[in-house]
Amino acid sequence: MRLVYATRKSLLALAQCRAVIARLRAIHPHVEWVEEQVVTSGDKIQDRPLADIGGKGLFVKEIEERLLDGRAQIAVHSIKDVPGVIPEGLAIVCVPAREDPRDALVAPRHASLAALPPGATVGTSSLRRLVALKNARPDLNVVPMRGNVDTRLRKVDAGEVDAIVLANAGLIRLGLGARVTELLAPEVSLPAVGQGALGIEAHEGDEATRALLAPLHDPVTGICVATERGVMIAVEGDCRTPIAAHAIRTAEGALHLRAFIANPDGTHCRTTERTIPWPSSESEAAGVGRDVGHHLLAQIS
Ligand SMILES: NCc1[nH]cc(CCC(=O)O)c1CC(=O)O
Repeated sequence: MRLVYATRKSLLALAQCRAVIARLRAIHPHVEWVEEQVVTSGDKIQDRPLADIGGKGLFVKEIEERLLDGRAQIAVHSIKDVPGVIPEGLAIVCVPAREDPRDALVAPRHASLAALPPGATVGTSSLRRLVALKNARPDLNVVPMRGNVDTRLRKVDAGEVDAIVLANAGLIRLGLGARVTELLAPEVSLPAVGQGALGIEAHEGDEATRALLAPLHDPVTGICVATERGVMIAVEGDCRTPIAAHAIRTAEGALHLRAFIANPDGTHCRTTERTIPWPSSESEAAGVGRDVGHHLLAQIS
């Protein structure tokens, strides 16, 4: 059996999909795993904010085309980059155990967020991170910065900005965990929907592929990610609306969800928390998330 996996070419995309494929290869040594690298429009257009060019879906569009026309059978995504609505016929069929979901401050010449000098510049194009930074430190000068993780690290090292904020999960997967200056608590910067988790996309009805992937699925992460994505779907996943959601399974076995939205310029924001019995399915979890998302939307508009 031959199975083609489509991936973006960024260092992070390659590192994370190859780590997944290495696990699959160990479980299924008889399968021939073939890598197909794809340049997405999100990768091609680097000079404009994502919200202006069509949103994060641009990182998955060309990959999904390969799944749909059969040139590839699976794709490993950062679930954070996958829009709420997935093309007809495709599905996220496997969600492996989550890496640390927190945001990380990388400030090579400073000790912490609190220790940045007044008016320090922080590079991020994420509205969610901008609102979190401004809440913690209204004096900071937040400047737009896109680009892959490695590009952004080069810019902060070169002194273009004093600090950047990245997902800790991406740094860990790149072997760059030592670059973190400070991990930001969810109370300071609530993680993006799905941050730190991967999602493997395939044809919904491709039972053979689903069976191959099943050993990697982590049901707890699956429920948490479904809940968070429910919040995003309720808020329409408009990338001009800063949104964050983070779900965990508590020590008592309950689902705890914290969610946040702001208006597009970040001047009004709302956070809410809910603890409920552990959902019995991902669709039930998604319903909980949508409910919280609608509730937040009603408060902000
Ligand atoms: N938007 C790009 C992106 N998509 C996923 C990750 C990190 C890995 C993850 O969240 O799983 C990143 C980089 C970042 O936010 O620093």
